[in-house]
Amino acid sequence: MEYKNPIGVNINLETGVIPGAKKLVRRLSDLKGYFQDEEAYSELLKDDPVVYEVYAVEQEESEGDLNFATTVLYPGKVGREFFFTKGHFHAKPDRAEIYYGIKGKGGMLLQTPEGKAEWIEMGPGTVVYVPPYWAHRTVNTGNEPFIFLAIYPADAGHDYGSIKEKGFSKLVIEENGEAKVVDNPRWKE
Ligand SMILES: O=P(O)(O)OC[C@H]1O[C@](O)(CO)[C@@H](O)[C@@H]1O
Ligand SMILES: [Fe+2]
Repeated sequence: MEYKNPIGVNINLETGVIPGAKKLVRRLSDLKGYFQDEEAYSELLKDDPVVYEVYAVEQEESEGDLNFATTVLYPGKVGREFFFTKGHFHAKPDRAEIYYGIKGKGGMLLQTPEGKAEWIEMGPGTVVYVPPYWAHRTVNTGNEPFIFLAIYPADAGHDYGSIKEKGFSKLVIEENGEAKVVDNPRWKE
């Protein structure tokens, strides 16, 4: 039997960087069609800001193994909608996931395949359990980077399709300086 080597790394709790991890950058242009306000999107696209960065330590796809990744989700808005991650179901939809809040302020939108949504506020120290079958998207509702760790099965995979097409049934917007979760007017089951 060949055994894999254990890994121990220190996450930089200020920057979210995991030394030696694979870095992925998602700019606003990677999120075309995701935000409601298309005019505000086009305007902001001139600068094409980085919306989030992921530092991932991933294994080859195999049952029983685990991946982990930090995400640095920058503060910002497109119109009234706060910056968010794309959001996804798992390609193996019954795979669960754990998130842990490190820095900043935000939350997670979760949604069943039928469109039932839940919002969970997150800050440093918050643990979120994402049950099997729930899509998940994180949102930065603060003024500084929102940094968190995700731990997920190595064979979970990402299914971006239906979220990209239909979005979530709820939106997280700013209203009078506060984050508010409202119905998505464009949502259709
Ligand atoms: O994959 P998305 O929806 O862009 O969100 C990024 C974050 O979610 C994960 O895919 C884990 O669910 C990580 O790679 C990363 O932490
Ligand atoms: Fe996930």
